Amino acid sequence: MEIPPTKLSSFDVAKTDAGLLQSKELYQYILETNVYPNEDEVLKELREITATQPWSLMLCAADEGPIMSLLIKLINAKKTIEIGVYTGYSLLVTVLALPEDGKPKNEGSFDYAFVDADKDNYVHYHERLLKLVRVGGMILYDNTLWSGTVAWEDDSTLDDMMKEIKDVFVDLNKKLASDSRIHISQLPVGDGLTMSWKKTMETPPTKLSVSDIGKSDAGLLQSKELYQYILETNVYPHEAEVLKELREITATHPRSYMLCAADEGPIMSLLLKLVNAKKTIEIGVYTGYSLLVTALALPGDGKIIAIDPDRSMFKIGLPFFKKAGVEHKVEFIESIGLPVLDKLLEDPNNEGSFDYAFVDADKGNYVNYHERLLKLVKVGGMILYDNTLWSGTVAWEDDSTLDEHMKRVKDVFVDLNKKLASDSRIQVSQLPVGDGLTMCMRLH
Ligand SMILES: C[S@@+](CC[C@H](N)C(=O)[O-])C[C@H]1O[C@@H](n2cnc3c(N)ncnc32)[C@H](O)[C@@H]1O
Repeated sequence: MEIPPTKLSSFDVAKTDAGLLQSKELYQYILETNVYPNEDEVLKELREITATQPWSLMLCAADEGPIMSLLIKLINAKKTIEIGVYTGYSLLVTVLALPEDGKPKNEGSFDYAFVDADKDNYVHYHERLLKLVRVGGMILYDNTLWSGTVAWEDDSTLDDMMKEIKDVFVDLNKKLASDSRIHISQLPVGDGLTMSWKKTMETPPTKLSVSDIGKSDAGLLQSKELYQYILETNVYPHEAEVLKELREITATHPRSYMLCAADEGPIMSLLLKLVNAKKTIEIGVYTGYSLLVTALALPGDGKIIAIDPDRSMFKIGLPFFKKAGVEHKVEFIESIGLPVLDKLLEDPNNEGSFDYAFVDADKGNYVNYHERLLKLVKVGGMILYDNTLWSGTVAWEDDSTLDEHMKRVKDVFVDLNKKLASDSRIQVSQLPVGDGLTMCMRLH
């Protein structure tokens, strides 16, 4: 008979069927809709062979593959480092994403590093990698949410090794969050993936205030404590003061559920900078939180065409754009989205001229926006769709508890997610941040 463990060890806690998410169905949905269909055959074979090994729990989670591959391509990485190879799944992801002439050289010139090794040395790797990686390069750390235990107050059920490593990550996450040499985005993919991007100049981080805490639920994650942990460690300390003010004012509005989730801000801002975006489109503005994230990330001569049929809501946000000195970057068009995109497409100069688009509007039209945006965005440019995991309901078999609207929109996203995953014109990475954010890079 199997004797249940008295203490939780890595074998018990790591790699649950649900990853860091609210249910194993949601995690499987992401894997089956987005990860496995686009996984290279050799990666699949390596994953399956590794799964038969006794230490297979060390295997990098498959849902980390698409975001790593996308990043490597976005920064045109050629020279990379990996610490912690095991059977080589993440290394093979990297090799497959690198161009033919990508190979290692010396200090200051690496584009990308991935660390998935001895956890207590991450902090030492960080110092050295910051020297080896170029400004604008990326350093990724794996397992940084340590099965979600980093957010546990009571860790008496963990064995000593789990506890020790939990403390290592709690400490590391704090250090990374307050390291002014990097921008970070902490993603709840796999066992927690922290992406840090080396900055040009040192800027002091803004202060964390406890009263900043907005959403009190768990987002798409396994617990509200884990979601709060990510917000408090990684999101709020770097949120610009004007964004914080706009978020707080919007939270008092009766329809504040429409506000873009704060944990989407860092990844959007990071992407905008990685693709050197200047010309962008946003569909669905509301009071302007995601628009302000974009305006702050763009250079001084950056432009955003912002479309929403309801200007009255944007009036709430406008003073914050003025305060931040970024109002000139926004061209607000009071309209529904499709006719504006069609009008833009009448001018051939607009084709392939946009670097980035964010869609957070009428869900039933995402599929129509997609066709138009694929013409407007350049090859290598990004299109982001919000709410694509629709509170996790996309993975529900039984949706009888949903009202008609929720059901209808769930079906819209189930359909859209399938279409995006099999669309050969884009490379997709679906992230369980906010209510689900799908990032698509135009390939040709
Ligand atoms: C979820 S909110 C956007 C939230 C916003 N991105 C933020 O950061 O808070 C959705 C917005 O889409 C707008 N909308 C609804 N139908 C639309 C359409 N057909 N075209 C463009 N915008 C639309 C609504 O007026 C609303 O302001």
